Amino acid sequence: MDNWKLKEHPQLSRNNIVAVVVLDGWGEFKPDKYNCIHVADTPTMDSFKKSAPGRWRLLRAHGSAVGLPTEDDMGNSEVGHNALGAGRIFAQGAKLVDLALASGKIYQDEGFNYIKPSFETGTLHLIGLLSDGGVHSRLDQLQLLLKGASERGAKRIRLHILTDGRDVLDGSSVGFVETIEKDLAELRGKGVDAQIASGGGRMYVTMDRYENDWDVVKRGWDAQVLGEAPHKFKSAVEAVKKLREQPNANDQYLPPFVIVDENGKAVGPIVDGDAVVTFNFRADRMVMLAKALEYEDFDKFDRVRFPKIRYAGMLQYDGELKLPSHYLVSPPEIDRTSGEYLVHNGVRTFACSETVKFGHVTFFWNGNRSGYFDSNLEEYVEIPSDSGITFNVQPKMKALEIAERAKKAILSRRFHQVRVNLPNSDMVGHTGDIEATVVACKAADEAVKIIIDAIEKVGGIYLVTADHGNAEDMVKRNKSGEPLLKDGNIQVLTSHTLKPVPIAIGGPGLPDDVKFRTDLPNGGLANVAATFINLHGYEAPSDYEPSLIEVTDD
Ligand SMILES: O=C(O)[C@H](O)COP(=O)(O)O
Ligand SMILES: [Mn+2]
Ligand SMILES: [Mn+2]
Repeated sequence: MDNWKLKEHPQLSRNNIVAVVVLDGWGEFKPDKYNCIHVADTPTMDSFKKSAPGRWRLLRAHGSAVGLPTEDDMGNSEVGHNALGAGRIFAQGAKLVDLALASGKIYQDEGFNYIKPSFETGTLHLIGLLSDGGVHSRLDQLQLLLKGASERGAKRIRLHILTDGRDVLDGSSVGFVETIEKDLAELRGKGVDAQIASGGGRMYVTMDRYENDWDVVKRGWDAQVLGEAPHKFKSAVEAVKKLREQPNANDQYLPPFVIVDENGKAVGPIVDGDAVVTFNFRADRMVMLAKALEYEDFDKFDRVRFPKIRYAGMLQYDGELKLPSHYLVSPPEIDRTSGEYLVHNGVRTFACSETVKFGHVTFFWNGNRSGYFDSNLEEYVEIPSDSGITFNVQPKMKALEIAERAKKAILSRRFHQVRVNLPNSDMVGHTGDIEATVVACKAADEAVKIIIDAIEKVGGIYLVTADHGNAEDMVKRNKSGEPLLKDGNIQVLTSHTLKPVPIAIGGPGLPDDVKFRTDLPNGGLANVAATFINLHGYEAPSDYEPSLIEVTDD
């Protein structure tokens, strides 16, 4: 690819300072007591809405608009930020795995053939998130993989489960374990020695991200590889039921456990000669474990034992690090992202968030690629997140710090694009703590205000949007939209939603005649990149989804 030069925009000038703000998990929904954004005091975001339709509108952020298999798939950070940064819609991991399983190609490709020799004398271990959330993994894909691997010679299979409660309702873990236990029993009926070997809640065991807390991965390692955990059970159904009885227990944070035989011996530690597959398709929360499983040199925690295994990811999780080196399904090839175009055209970028969302505005934004395109033109700043807490106890998180850092970058006039992710509405929304989520939304709104005020000072432009819904609806509803009661109680929705997200543009640098076009009613997140490329004074590449704005002459 040698033609990186973007055409100058015929009407919009270059060298503007443009703030691109992503509120994580901030959707649009009717006023309701479970709409935390509505309940919260959010004067800045409310003020944008008054400029509708010309400078405020809604965008699609779920299903096919972000490359997911169906319109029932809620949006998420990976696909949302991929679309925002890449300006096009790519078939995403969930869909690519579906296709590879349906056609059987998954069993013909390099990854599966790499692990297969271990089936002869070793065990096949499958590690991943056990739910039908469709954000990091999917139960039906795991079921197909179990069947397919056993039909192709896996004679001893051990499953290391991570319970969800974050992309699905809390408490649903029990049902998922029961379902998979049935499948394993069927396999045993066919002579395959298959069982669950270990488990734990995804947020406490294994699925940390962006190296926020390696202890999370270590707890998983101890259970999965070493066969050691503070809790030992004879069956996984019993494990999950019993551990959920502990005070304040929930699926996301279940402690690690191992399944033991009648002699108290762990049934499935990972040993030399085994095969391992991490069956999550989504990258961010599997990269750390992938490093521990693959890297000879590793100093993040004491692995005690580093078994010689054949390891494959469901996908390759990091295209720059080529990690893992073996994988069952090729990841989407998200190339020519906006960030890469911007550096080739001399546009200087600053990106910032706190640890738990840092990779969203860097790694995901750049098409699942770590590092800079051009370190002379880009600066990425990570504000350390609190670790070891659930964010409902600290709902303001680092929003203020992120905003202050963005303000400094804007006022320095050293950057053309200042890009941030404000995590609050999403991270606190996932805890299911409604009161804390209201506080979180207010904090995010205050952060937006700080950034907008800085833009005002430098005569710049702002573009404020979100990656998917979350905090705008915190209750499970029936088809007619009423809260769905269970045993007389509401069921708190910890997951994302299918709702659209707002986008607002403005600032003193935005000419009065720039408005949202009216001919893109189905516009989605993938239309945003062309929009900010215009705000930087360039035409977007011709194959990008069209820009949302036009320069009117009235
Ligand atoms: O990983 C998570 O925290 C959730 O599964 C999805 O949230 P995110 O897509 O906003 O990161
Ligand atoms: Mn998100
Ligand atoms: Mn989220």
